[in-house]
Amino acid sequence: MASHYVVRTVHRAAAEVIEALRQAGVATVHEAAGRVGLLGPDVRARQAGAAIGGSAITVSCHPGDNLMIHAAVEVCRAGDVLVVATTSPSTDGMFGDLLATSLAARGVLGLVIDAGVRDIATLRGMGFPVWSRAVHAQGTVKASPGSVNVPVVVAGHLVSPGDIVVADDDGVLAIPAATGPAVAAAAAQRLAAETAKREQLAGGTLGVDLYNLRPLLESLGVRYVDQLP
Ligand SMILES: O=C([O-])CC(=O)C(=O)O
Ligand SMILES: [Mg+2]
Repeated sequence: MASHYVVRTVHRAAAEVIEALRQAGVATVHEAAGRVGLLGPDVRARQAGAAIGGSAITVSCHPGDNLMIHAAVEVCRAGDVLVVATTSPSTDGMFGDLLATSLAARGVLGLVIDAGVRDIATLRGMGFPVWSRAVHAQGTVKASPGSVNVPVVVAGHLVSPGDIVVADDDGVLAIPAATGPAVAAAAAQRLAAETAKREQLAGGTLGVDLYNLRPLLESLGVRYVDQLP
């Protein structure tokens, strides 16, 4: 029989590093990290305007079975993000407002799930943000073993317990906790550079001039004409 575990100890990143990455946002952190860490676009925000950063508590569930989500709640702490995968593809609604209420009571910031959620109106109303592959009312059972705090693959990306998870309207990103300080420093540099660029673009400077793209366009054979020849 396969081994299943609920691992209690998770090495989390420093709160100030996580907060800096949350404020920078998914797109900036993705760039600052070297274009790594993104989950695929099929796991997407189910509300507008939520932006969270936290430590991953990972869950591996049998499809159509949310037993291990219930088991995971106990090992969550304030500032965590629950990250759920299934061992084969599933869009069943394995998470809803009752589980969200339980997680919120422990200070969990949100859910990232490579499966379905339901009770979405209530989830939005209570302000518990979710990023999911589907919204589907399909009910699930509590019958099969799985694991908590083992590495899982979510929307094509490997997420390990304690990874820094940043999620907003652009999607979800997870990077190893140890890389957090360096990525936060690179993100701060990027944000400063973008502030300067934003001012120039607002003043009417064109991107082709700001980024010196005219020589590139010419070298690529792009010709400016008044009418098609
Ligand atoms: O109970 C379930 O199976 C999932 C759900 O709808 C909830 O958490 O509210
Ligand atoms: Mg429900």
